[in-house]
Amino acid sequence: MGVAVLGSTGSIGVHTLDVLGRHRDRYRVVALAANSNVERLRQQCLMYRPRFAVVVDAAAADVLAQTLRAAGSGTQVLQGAQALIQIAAHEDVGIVMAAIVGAAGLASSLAAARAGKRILLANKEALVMSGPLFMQAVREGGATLVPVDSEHNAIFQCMAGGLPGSGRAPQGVRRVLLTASGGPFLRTPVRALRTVTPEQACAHPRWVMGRKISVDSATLMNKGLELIEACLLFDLPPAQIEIVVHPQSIVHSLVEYVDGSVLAQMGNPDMRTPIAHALGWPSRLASGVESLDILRAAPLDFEAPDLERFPSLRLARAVAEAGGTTPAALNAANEIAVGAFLERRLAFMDIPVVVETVLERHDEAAAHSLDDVLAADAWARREAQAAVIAAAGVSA
Ligand SMILES: NC(=O)C1=CN([C@@H]2O[C@H](COP(=O)(O)OP(=O)(O)OC[C@H]3O[C@@H](n4cnc5c(N)ncnc54)[C@H](OP(=O)(O)O)[C@@H]3O)[C@@H](O)[C@H]2O)C=CC1
Ligand SMILES: CC(=O)[C@@H](O)[C@H](O)COP(=O)(O)O
Ligand SMILES: [Mn+2]
Repeated sequence: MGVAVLGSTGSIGVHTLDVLGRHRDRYRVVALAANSNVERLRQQCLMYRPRFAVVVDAAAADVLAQTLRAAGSGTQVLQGAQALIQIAAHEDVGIVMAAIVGAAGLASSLAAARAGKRILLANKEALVMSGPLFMQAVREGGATLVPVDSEHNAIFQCMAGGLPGSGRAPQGVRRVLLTASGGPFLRTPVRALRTVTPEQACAHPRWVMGRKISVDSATLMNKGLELIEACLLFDLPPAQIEIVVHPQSIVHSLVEYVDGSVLAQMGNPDMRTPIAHALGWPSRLASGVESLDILRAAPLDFEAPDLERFPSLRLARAVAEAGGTTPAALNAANEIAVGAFLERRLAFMDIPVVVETVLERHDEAAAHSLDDVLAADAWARREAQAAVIAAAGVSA
């Protein structure tokens, strides 16, 4: 089966190639795609010999094409965001790993859905912003949507085969318990959060991930996005999903049924497990992940999240209830605020302040089409930029 890895140079992309490299008899890497990391893409092309490599950045694409030619590689280099869409729908591609970070992954993820591919979805922002429209594209395109996000993959495993978007939701679910590690600042005194740096925020205690999702984990906005993601994937109202802090990240989520049974999926915190599961489902594939040493992992702790410390959770739950274009506004405002924090233009504590400011100004509206979503996204980005400048002025 032919695989396209969109976002191959990122954390999920690298883990995906590690799993694919263990199963060269079953999977052929047809395409790799990234934004601008030429050196890593060059190495990946030489190792996996894809037919195509897509680079969004024009200058980077030229450099990659030259270096690959010089190395005698037969990989064809394509350039631009449109090429991502082309590859996601290409006839040689059966499986698309959607692992571009943020709204930049929306168009290609949707293209894969419309073309009826098997989509391994890591790019939660694309689903959050386009919501029911994305799920409609999956249904109408006849795509198979398998969650890669560790919690959603866990829930999927505990729901015994009710594929997202298939209309075959499992019967008898009472609630879902979505686990959160609590991130690097779970026990940091609140007054010390004012001065935390991007390096501290990106030092996740359990997972090594890209910078954007690492900051989201630190604010717990990651869990807020995941709440919305779970509602969409499993067709559940927000009230049926509870967030539980579990600092060890061994239990990746739980599903409780009406008879009182609670099923959990557990394992070492290593993304190769959900990636291998999503790739092979319904078969199981070896992933290279070590056996869980349950005695060393114990004790496993669970606690309620502190909504004062992590206001993002309260914001995201309200947005999940509102629906329409509000999740697109939330996601866009958060992307701008996190970017500003990573560039040291915004204090950590002001990330949710910027998001809340934008949400307060947002007029809730139905999302009838992708244009409605993209308009809300563009509007929220402008508002968030203004709110970042205002917040920086206040703290200066
Ligand atoms: N990392 C993890 O463990 C998990 C991640 N996820 C989700 O998976 C997605 C990827 O996360 P992660 O791998 O950590 O992120 P990284 O930042 O590590 O990687 C992002 C990837 O996206 C590419 N990219 C960035 N911008 C663009 C663009 N405009 N056009 C095309 N490609 C682009 C990057 O290319 P380049 O390197 O050239 O910049 C890179 O390949 C996110 O949505 C995240 O929320 C979900 C669960 C766990
Ligand atoms: C690995 C993964 O799926 C991440 O989304 C992870 O959940 C981050 O951890 P927390 O957001 O729980 O801190
Ligand atoms: Mn997750």
